[in-house]
Amino acid sequence: MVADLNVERARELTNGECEVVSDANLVVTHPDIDIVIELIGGYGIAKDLVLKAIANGKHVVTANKALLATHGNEIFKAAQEQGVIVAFEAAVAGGIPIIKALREGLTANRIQWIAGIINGTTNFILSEMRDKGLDFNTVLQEAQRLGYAEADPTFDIEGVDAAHKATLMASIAFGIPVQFDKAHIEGITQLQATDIRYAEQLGYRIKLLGITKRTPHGIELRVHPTLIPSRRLIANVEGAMNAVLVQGDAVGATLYYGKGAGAEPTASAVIADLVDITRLFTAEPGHRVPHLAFQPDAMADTPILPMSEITTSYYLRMHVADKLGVLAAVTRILADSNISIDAMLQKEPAEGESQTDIIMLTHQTQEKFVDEAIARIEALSTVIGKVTRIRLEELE
Ligand SMILES: NC(=O)C1=CN([C@@H]2O[C@H](COP(=O)(O)OP(=O)(O)OC[C@H]3O[C@@H](n4cnc5c(N)ncnc54)[C@H](OP(=O)(O)O)[C@@H]3O)[C@@H](O)[C@H]2O)C=CC1
Ligand SMILES: N[C@@H](CCO)C(=O)O
Repeated sequence: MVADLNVERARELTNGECEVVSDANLVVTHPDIDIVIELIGGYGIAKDLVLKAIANGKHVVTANKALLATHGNEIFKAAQEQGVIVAFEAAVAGGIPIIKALREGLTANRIQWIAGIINGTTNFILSEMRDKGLDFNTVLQEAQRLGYAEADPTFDIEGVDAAHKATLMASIAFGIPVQFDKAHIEGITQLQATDIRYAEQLGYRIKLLGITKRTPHGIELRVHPTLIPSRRLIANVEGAMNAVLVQGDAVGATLYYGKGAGAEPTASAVIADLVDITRLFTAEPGHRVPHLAFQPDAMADTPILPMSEITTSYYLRMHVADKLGVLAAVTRILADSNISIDAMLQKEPAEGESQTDIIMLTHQTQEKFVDEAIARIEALSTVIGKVTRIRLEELE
């Protein structure tokens, strides 16, 4: 049985092979239906339907990362109590079986970190802007036409969709409850073409990465534009393709690459879940792989770290007056904050100009030290406007 608001279109697509209704409640309460597939999206009606399906003893397949990242704890708890499965392979990285890899293939490992290009729309936008010099809005419209973008594309471009996916991966990798509200989220709307060019000159590409990392003090969970060395495989993932790099203590680094958006890659993951549930149907609930890889009573309360406590490297661009002593003043501030410089680029001022850009790459440091240093640099009379800061990951 299929439910769609547009009954005519659904009848055409299903070619008369199954019953089509407009009220999805008929599906989730139907006594002959064992597995409900939710592909509506959002957290309104989709949440009601998923919870109703579970309450009616049905297994659920969903591609809805927004729903699981925000209401996952409630949904997985309800499923656990009912002894049913909620499968969500399509929710992270589209057609790439990353949930299966994290929950099962890498089970022997203590995962150390995950870094992924997990939003096809933004990767498509960044690639087309860099390669074809197209403007942001033109490429976004094309991504919408191709079916990559979410119903609300701000979720894509502001990094929210990637944060939904990173949140789910963090829970599976580190055995923590779903905590989307603690994720740090920055999208690509503030990214400037100048920084993409400078990054290239320094041997880096800028990608929107979803990162989650285990540290001795807690877990980092963040989405933001990130410089990564151009020579890394993941730096060369272009268009709507996704890639997830996972660092495990036993296996080392493994990279998962494939189509992260679009109808058929998503359907590939949905059908895989459907087959999985069918195979597990008769297994005792206690013998199934837990939803978030860890048994509910073995979940950890490891905190998600605030951004001030994360450790990474930085790209800093400052627009300065071309005067004696500017560079010395900036490097002194960085040294005072114990921030060591890894590389630097200073441009000649353009003909007739008295201002120029200084670009610095730092070694790893804590974000709070960089915040302090940036505030002091911006207060210098020779520094014009705000310092642009983009995080940098070597992904070694
Ligand atoms: N697009 C992609 O590449 C991917 C999408 N996803 C996820 O899959 C889900 C669906 O995404 P997508 O297909 O792009 O979204 P769309 O908005 O294109 O499709 C949603 C469908 O649900 C139908 N619908 C809406 N409300 C109801 C309702 N009350 N009862 C029955 N049907 C309803 C809509 O009908 P109508 O058109 O008539 O309004 C539409 O056909 C989302 O959770 C998304 O995040 C996951 C991975 C990849
Ligand atoms: N809007 C999402 C769809 C796949 O989850 C993307 O662009 O990656």
